[in-house]
Amino acid sequence: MPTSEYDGNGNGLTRIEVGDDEEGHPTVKAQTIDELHSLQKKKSAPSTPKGTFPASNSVFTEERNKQQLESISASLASLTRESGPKVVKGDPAARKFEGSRVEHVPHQILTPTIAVSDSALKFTHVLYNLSPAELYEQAIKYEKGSFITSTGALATLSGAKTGRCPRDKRVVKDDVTKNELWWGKGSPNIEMDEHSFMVNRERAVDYLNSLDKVFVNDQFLNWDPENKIKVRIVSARAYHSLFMHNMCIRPTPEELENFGTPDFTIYNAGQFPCNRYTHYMTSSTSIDLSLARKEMVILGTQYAGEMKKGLFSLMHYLMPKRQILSLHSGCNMGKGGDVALFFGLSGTGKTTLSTDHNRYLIGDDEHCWSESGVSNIEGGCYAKCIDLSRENEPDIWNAIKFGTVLENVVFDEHFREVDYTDKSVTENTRAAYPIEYIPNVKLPCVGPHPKNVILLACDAFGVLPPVSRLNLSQTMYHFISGYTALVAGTEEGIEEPKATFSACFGAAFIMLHPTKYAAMLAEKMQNHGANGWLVNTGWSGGSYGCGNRIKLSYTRKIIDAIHSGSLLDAEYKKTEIFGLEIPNKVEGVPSEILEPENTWSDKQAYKDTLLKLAGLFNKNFETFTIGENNQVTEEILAAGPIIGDA
Ligand SMILES: Nc1ncnc2c1ncn2[C@@H]1O[C@H](COP(=O)(O)OP(=O)(O)OP(=O)(O)O)[C@@H](O)[C@H]1O
Ligand SMILES: O=C([O-])CC(=O)C(=O)O
Ligand SMILES: [Ca+2]
Ligand SMILES: [Mn+2]
Repeated sequence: MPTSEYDGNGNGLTRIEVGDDEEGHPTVKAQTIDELHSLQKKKSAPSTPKGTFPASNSVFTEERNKQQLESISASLASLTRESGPKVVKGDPAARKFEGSRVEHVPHQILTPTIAVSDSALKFTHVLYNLSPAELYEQAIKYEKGSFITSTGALATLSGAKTGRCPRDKRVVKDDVTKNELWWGKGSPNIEMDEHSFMVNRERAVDYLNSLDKVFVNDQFLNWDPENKIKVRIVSARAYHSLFMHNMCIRPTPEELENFGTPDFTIYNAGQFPCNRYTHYMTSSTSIDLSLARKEMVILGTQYAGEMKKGLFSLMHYLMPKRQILSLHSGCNMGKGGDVALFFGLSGTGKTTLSTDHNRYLIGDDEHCWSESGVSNIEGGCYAKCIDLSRENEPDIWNAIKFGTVLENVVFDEHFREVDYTDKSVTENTRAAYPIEYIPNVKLPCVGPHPKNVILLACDAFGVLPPVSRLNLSQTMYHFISGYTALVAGTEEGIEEPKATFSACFGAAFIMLHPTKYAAMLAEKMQNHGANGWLVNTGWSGGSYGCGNRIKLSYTRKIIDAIHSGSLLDAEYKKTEIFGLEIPNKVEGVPSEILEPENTWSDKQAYKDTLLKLAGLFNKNFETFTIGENNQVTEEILAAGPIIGDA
């Protein structure tokens, strides 16, 4: 092609030719813009996993695709109308490339019945296991409040709800579950009947089918290959799909091809409320679990944590049936193979302390302990972001990059730099990232039997020691109690700390009576010689308002001493009332803070606060010792605080 702008005749512009130019510079091989765009994308597997896609026989692929669509159609079927919706794979917006190489409406399922309702005339477009990049585009194009932050994370808003709604979590009570599950006082399982579940299910399915498109994720739970659970998540938002992509275990292309029928399905219609006229409904939110149908329905909340913790509830039912203990705990492993579990309620430090640069991360929140050791249930982590700093939590800081979902954070509108101190949307800001984003992850996320069981409590009363050694009965007592005390509201002046007791450090997720899990934990700890510890990650030097939260660097030193075994060599002294054994020294921690009384200037206030907390512990424990729920041994009872007559 001539270098001159003009053609050989000296007038007019040269025409762009297709193919190589005369100097061998390649030019575009397209006749139209659409065609050009169609060249941009190479064909790939309709899934996200890493690794190479096996060359498969196209007839088989066609057949598998058909089966996959039939399965999705069955998932989305109304149970009262025609057999299932017409589903097609792919973004409806991609239709505009008609005639080009871009695949549009590649496969579809047509319901064979005669359409008797308008909903049967419509296609449901399914965006199946999209990649993070595709989900980013969907979120940014279609979901208000979705932005790319300066480090590449996807900032999203979860809507009106920025935390879970435990009072709206219902479980179908039927002939089986009425005997199997924990019901009544203290139980998280609020009952509903099967019919009401079906009403909500139909509402969710109709809502989802009324949309232009839905997202479907097929993924796994549990890294233990023998106890892997296949889950399908049907949702309306790219935010939800990317969140679950990060949080559940991502299938390989081969695993996805052979996925088959899921063991459990979530219908997340969170933008749509439940119907207040439906029996049992007490608000416009309902998160409903049917163990018989192996389904969960979400109406009236877009907070993605409901899906994560809904599946965790399911595991708290399924695993104990197989003699496997499910745990609300973080888990990591030292270079020498020593495993530690970190139990604790929300905000006590499971994610922060299990993410330890000197140890391998197995998981930050949900685990199983079976005969063969521990396994993570999830494929990702869910970290609190409030006041996050690079200095204190470098590995979590660095994990907030492309692919990570950042919920409800505030950022600079131009540079998109996140201000982690900003609580304008909520204090519960969160980052959800795939576990491989932590550099020293243990893959696969399994490990041997734990050596240390660390119970975390954020004691805003400031009376529990920063660390104490527990015997087995004390470990059980504190496990069943599940204590923490966070500060209720941090904005308006100083507020009283509020004690929270949540059995097994996760009453919101357990399905059976707490003593069932406690008995399993005791047996496992005894069989494998695990040591119990209570670590206060909360206040020191006074209650909230007076004292300060224990420095994270001190807590890390305490945890280091537990891991290394050096803390076992310290001298111990028993405290009054709680009878906790506290060490005289921990390397790197000022010895005077190890005994809380030392750090309080007002000794009487310390004593009063200690007695007050002991009273709250005792009162809470009555739930487990009185009436038909009395399944606690004398030994465990005696391991609680003893308030003398003085
Ligand atoms: N001494 C301390 N030990 C642990 N965490 C601390 C300490 N001081 C402050 N923190 C902060 O407390 C928070 C602990 O939150 P983390 O995400 O670890 O909670 P979690 O137990 O994983 O809860 P959830 O189950 O809700 O995810 C973090 O924001 C951390 O920075
Ligand atoms: O579920 C959530 O929203 C966060 C979490 O991990 C918990 O509360 O334990
Ligand atoms: Ca966490
Ligand atoms: Mn949690």
